Amino acid sequence: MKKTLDESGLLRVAELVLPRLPPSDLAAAASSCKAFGREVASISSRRASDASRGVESHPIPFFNPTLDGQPYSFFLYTRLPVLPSSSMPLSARPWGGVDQPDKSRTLDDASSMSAFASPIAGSESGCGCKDCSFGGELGICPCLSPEEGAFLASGPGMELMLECGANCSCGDECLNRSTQRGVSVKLRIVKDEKKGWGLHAAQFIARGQFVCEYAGEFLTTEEARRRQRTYDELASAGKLSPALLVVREHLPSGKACLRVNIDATKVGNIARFINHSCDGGNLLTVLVRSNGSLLPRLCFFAMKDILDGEELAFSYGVSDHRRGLPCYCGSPSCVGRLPSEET
Ligand SMILES: C[S@@+](CC[C@H](N)C(=O)[O-])C[C@H]1O[C@@H](n2cnc3c(N)ncnc32)[C@H](O)[C@@H]1O
Repeated sequence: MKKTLDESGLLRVAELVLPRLPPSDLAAAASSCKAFGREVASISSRRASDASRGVESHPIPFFNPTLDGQPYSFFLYTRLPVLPSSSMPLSARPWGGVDQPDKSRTLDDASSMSAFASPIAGSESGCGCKDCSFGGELGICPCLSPEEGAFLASGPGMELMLECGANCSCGDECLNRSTQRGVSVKLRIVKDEKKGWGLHAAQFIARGQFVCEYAGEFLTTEEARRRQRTYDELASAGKLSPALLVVREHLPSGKACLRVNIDATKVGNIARFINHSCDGGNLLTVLVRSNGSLLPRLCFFAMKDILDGEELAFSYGVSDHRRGLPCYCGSPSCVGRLPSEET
């Protein structure tokens, strides 16, 4: 017997399917019937209200959508770095549906972080603290270095910090895990006519405070070079805002020893919206190593006091005034071009 869907059945199917669609497919669905149009409008408004899909401690909304009619930017959210093999197709993750936010809209942190969080076999380092919440015998967490908050210099433009990790017996509340609890400051994503989306403070952020991690796909250099070539072509045609970041951890001698490639273009967190400033901006980039994990993570700390409403920025690298896309950072030291990564 042939069955047909009544309107409520059709809407139920739409509620399940539409949150999985990218903006272009949503727009097509919206124009097909009025009921879908209303559902698509609700999904868009929920997506615009929180880029983090409810997984960070505060919602991180998009502002100024009227500039080009796009109320939000579409990407897959991950709180932590992931390996490319664990990235699911964007369409497989619902975003903006009616149900309560949950982690099914993001990558599974636990499985995606194995290379970053697993104890290294045979390594004996790691603290033996059982409870850091009361701050050890002297009232100071024994895991923190005597120069609390000080970063260990690691070469030009890059700082290094050591945190407790998988080899330690302390828990999430440990004071020496400040970058491992996600974004704790209030932020918003604001559209600029020339630079596109940018990340702004939505509260005062004190100098030295942890702001966010740069989460995305952790790539081999070969894969990073392959993607960079494609991104460069799309970016120069104005079709993409790439967010592939390359950082180098230096030996004290100044020679590069480790190249870290993090691509937040399709899978990332809100750090993918941080724009470049030729004067270095207001964020300090720090490579954080957790005790017992193989790979470092890239984290941002406030380089100075940051006021509510101020745009967050850092230097993507060294600019060359002869190449790269136009830079609109507006700083007095602006070179006029964005740094372009030499692959
Ligand atoms: C990591 S993304 C930053 C977020 C991006 N604005 C967006 O809309 O998604 C890097 C891209 O942002 C743009 N961008 C960043 N800083 C800029 C600047 N100072 N001037 C012009 N464009 C900038 C460039 O398109 C660059 O490739």
